[in-house]
Amino acid sequence: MAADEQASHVDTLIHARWIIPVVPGGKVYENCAIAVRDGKILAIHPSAEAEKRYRADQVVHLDRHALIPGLINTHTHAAMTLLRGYADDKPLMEWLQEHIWPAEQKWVASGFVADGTRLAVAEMLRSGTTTFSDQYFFPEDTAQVARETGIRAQIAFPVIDAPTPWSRNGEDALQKGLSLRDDYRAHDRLDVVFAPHAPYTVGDETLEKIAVYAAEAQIPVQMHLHETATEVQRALKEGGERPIERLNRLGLLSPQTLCVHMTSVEPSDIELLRESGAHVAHCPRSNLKLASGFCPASELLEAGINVALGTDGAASNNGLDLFAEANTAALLAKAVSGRADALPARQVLAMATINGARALGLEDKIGSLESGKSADLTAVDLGGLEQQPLHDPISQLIYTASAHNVSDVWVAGRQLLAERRLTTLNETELVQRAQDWRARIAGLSI
Ligand SMILES: CSC[C@H]1O[C@@H](n2cnc3c(O)ncnc32)[C@H](O)[C@@H]1O
Ligand SMILES: [Zn+2]
Repeated sequence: MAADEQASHVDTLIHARWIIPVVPGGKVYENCAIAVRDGKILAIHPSAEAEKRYRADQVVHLDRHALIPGLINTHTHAAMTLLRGYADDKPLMEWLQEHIWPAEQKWVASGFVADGTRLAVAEMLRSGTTTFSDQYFFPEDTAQVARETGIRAQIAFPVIDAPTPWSRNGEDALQKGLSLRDDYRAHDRLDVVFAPHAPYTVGDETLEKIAVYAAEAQIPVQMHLHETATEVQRALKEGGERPIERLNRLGLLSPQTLCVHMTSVEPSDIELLRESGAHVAHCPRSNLKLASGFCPASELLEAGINVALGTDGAASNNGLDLFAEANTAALLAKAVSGRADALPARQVLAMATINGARALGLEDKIGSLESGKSADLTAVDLGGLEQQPLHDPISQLIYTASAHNVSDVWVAGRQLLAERRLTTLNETELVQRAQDWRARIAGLSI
């Protein structure tokens, strides 16, 4: 830039040792800066040049950090943080039917969801997650917490053809959910989508209705699908078709559909996913803990299917840390396929970022560091002893880093984590509330 040219104004200029934009070609910028204006990414330039080009209200120096797109958790039940460790070491159906559903029947109400979601948002921000897609009762409370705290959220309202703590039946859930969708129609950080819970809790009529709404208004749909071999076998025995075949027959498999879990996958299932353009949320830690099975993530990606990452709820994980999820996904793929090159680090980083954005229908807005996209950013400190020596920052992010290395987080240009301190949440209060809930649930007086 010539000396007489005027520097232009930006809100924030962030200098980082590495900037990893997660774009095709896999470029990594070294000693560059990212300029943020009006919540959006303006440009990335070498640091020295950026200093001349921009006059910034705030300048941040991340000398030993990697700056990456904010991580995207494509499937969780945020409020279930309050049931973390409540029922461990059980298989899915025993865990749900004998422990989780009775506890939800007793405790889940508006206050539980607001408190549990606040705790979850704090944990997600402190582990570098800037967007989560949430499926839980009282989604209006989840939305309110996301509004207050500044995180980005996709609120996937739950539809079950039975009474739940939030809805009388499937139709009631649909009406409440659609009305919530209207409330957030113009919101920049929130969108409201369908979450029929699972093939074994939602009937054909309701699924067909959702398929029609979703197709008409291009609304994303997410659903637990093929979570266990038992689910698939039971569906075959009772209805003569695999759950994914049923979704296809009902018109529910499309590029707006996110199939959560997808263990017990056969070649015909892969063909249906590929043909329909549906996405998969891989939740390896929950699948491992509940002994649910393995999603063949590497095989699906090779077939051209978009696979993203989800933690599932903290009651089956038992955390919401996408760095742990990414590490587990990489290692599990190698173990299951017998191939050390299955899910290399770069591919897993894409699963946690751009693939997640694609799976949620938000690729135009988030998932990579490109001009015009929202400034949803995560800074990871790679300067510590456990990270040395550093040959490759992406290898370090997937195989060595953990939530504790996340230092700073921005969503839409607003800093929500600064040097590991939450800017919109009070940690002491969150811990106290969580302890109060544990006492209440354990039957102790508080
Ligand atoms: C309809 S709100 C969400 C509903 O789903 C339950 N849930 C949590 N984890 C899982 C899972 O892995 N598979 C199926 N259902 C799950 C949660 O407890 C709520 O009841
Ligand atoms: Zn789930």
